[in-house]
Amino acid sequence: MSILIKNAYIATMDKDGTGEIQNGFLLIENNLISQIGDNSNGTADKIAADKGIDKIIDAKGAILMPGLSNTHTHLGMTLLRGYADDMALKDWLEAQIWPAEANLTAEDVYWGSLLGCLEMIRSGTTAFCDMYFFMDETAKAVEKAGIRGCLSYGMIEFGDVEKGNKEIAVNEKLVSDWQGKANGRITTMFGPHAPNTCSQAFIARAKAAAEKAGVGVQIHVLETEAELNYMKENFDMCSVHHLDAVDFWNTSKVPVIAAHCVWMSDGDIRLFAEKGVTVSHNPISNMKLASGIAPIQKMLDAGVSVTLGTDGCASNNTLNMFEEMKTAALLQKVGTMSPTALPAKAVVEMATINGGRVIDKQTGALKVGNKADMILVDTNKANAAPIFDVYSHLVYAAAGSDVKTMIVDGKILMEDYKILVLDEKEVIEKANERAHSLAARAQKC
Ligand SMILES: CSC[C@H]1O[C@@H](n2cnc3c(O)ncnc32)[C@H](O)[C@@H]1O
Ligand SMILES: [Zn+2]
Repeated sequence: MSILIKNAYIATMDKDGTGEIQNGFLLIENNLISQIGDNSNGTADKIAADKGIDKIIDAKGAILMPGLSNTHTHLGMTLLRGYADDMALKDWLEAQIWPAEANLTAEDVYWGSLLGCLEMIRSGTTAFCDMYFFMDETAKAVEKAGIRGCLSYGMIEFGDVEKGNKEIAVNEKLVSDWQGKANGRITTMFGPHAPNTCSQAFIARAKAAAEKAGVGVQIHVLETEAELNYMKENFDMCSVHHLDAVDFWNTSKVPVIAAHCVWMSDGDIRLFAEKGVTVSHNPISNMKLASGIAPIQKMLDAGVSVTLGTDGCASNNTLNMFEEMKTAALLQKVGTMSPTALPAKAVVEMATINGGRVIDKQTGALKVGNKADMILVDTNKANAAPIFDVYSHLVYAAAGSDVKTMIVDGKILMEDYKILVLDEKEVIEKANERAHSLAARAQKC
């Protein structure tokens, strides 16, 4: 299958190569980008005349860019959108979310995950990194929806060795069943939940299991001041140093993603930069749960690779990365009281190249040899006139609903706003049904 996109304004996000192309073309052959360049001399039409192209997309009036990568989600939790709002993390988890999750079934997670995939396709996210329960169901949803997912089983052991053994076995099975499936769109990681819900020994075991399997690991870390205080009281050090003592942050063998990182000290930031840890910044969830403001500009200045995530739908309450980009930029400015903090282009890099490469090294930028994961953002819209700077537009003015076309792994998932891979009505109906049934089982209503 070959797809030729022509007449697009291309934001390649390729840090080492081409930046933006005013009137560009891009050729996809099978699942890879095979050519990209300037189209002002009609190169695209010459290619079309020379080669038998299966599909030509005229992208006049649209921005062609890499798909967005959401590096921290709990996709099955999409069913719990709006289930419990306006609470602090500990109370929210213990009084509302965990009791509801105790009633989750595989079918709930399947439809919740499909709903999440649908929302991500509609708002420009081509890849995500997940941690949750019943992950076979999320994998099936990803397989069906056509997007890219890096899946981990969320493990909580609270120091119980027996429970820990079972948790590791479940995550190992996920890795052996799904790693590389769906033509490599599905990859896996290990997901120890957090330093205050898992023992140091268990987290070290999870890391060793990840290294043995050759897959990455992701964890929540320093999300709240309560976590920082708990770690100091119990271990006399913060979560970052507590895990450094077992070499958890060593990324020489596999990638490590740390979600949230709100309460990081300057020393923690230096350590993450030295070790090559990838941070997933979740500004909306951090604001909604009043967890705090992560020192993102400091992390970038120190050379940390920072990416963007939404967190689950119960603490956001969407999976919309355009909202996340705008919030990230605004929050850093108000947090540092500096309007130059986190400029627009840096935010788009976080959501594309930085996030993409931790999920799959061949994604995140539009360049020859990379996998064909990309979106077209419609600029024939009132909120898109005028555009002086493409990154300013994408971060401050564009909306998720401006995404008109999505291609993942060389396959068109949405074209001109029409979803081609899922029955949208069915997914919404089933997810609503499962959500209300779950709430009834959890005696919410
Ligand atoms: C063990 S699977 C994931 C687990 O994490 C819970 N969760 C959702 N959002 C957050 C968050 O912001 N911080 C910590 N834990 C979170 C989710 O409900 C699952 O129980
Ligand atoms: Zn989370």
